[in-house]
Amino acid sequence: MALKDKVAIVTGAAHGIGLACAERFAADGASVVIADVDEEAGEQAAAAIREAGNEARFVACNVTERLDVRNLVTATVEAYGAVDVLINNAGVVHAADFLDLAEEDFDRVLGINLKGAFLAAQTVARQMVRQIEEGRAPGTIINMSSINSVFALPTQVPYSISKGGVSQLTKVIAISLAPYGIRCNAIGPGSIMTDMLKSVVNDKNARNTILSRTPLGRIGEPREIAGVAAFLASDDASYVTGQTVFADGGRLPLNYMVPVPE
Ligand SMILES: NC(=O)C1=CN([C@@H]2O[C@H](COP(=O)(O)OP(=O)(O)OC[C@H]3O[C@@H](n4cnc5c(N)ncnc54)[C@H](O)[C@@H]3O)[C@@H](O)[C@H]2O)C=CC1
Ligand SMILES: C[C@H](O)[C@@H]1OC(=O)[C@H](O)[C@@H]1O
Repeated sequence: MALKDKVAIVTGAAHGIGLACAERFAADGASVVIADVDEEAGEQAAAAIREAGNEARFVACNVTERLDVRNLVTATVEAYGAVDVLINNAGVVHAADFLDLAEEDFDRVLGINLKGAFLAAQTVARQMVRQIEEGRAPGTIINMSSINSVFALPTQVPYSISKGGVSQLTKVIAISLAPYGIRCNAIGPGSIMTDMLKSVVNDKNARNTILSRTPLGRIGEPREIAGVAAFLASDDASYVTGQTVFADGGRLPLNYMVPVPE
């Protein structure tokens, strides 16, 4: 199996895209640590993966808390001996017009989506460097960006900013860690059917607006993002670093529209 003997941490993996990544990585042979603030769902997710005959465990972790992140890495190494892959997936969205946006909402979204990704990447990278010095192969970091890293949504101001930052964070990490052979890439999903999407796309008009800009004509599934993550974590991506790989159905800029059948 492609990820046999690998150890992967997936943040925000109690639900949605992160859960799909955890399930896929475990099915591909990795030992997976599910890190999330939702302890009940996280434990359930890890148990379900184990019941399917694969290896997973849950560690409670708020990615905005450096001590939580340090504990996450320590617990992973104690359980499985190393960290080979980090998927920085934890994230939240907030919808408000620019003029109405509250400072605390700006700070909360940037704290989770961008600073949380930084804290986890830095902590894991320090562990990866130690592992390389001990003779283990270099690991890889995968950040969850978004189409909103390039297509700014005026109703999702901190979200759009945070994802633009995640793509830039990916580039600076890739350059910084290239001397160690550690690769860092991002995935830029389009609209993917998860609780997050449902929280902001809650009527037919909103859904049709998305579909009008999506040539493939449908909203994506979490497993379709997990497949991109599996590629980026594999040796097939050995010469790929610093990239944001978009998986968005061919998403078009705001001023392009495709007909949506009634
Ligand atoms: N659903 C979509 O259409 C798209 C999602 N994304 C990104 O994919 C990632 C996952 O999104 P979804 O699965 O849709 O969301 P989701 O809301 O279904 O799952 C997000 C998970 O992150 C966890 N989480 C939230 N704050 C956390 C924190 N401080 N520390 C640790 N875990 C935390 C939540 O408990 C939840 O399990 C996010 O980074 C999101 O921005 C990107 C593009 C499209
Ligand atoms: C919640 C967002 O609107 C969702 O997440 C993204 O990054 C895409 O823009 C989706 O629409």
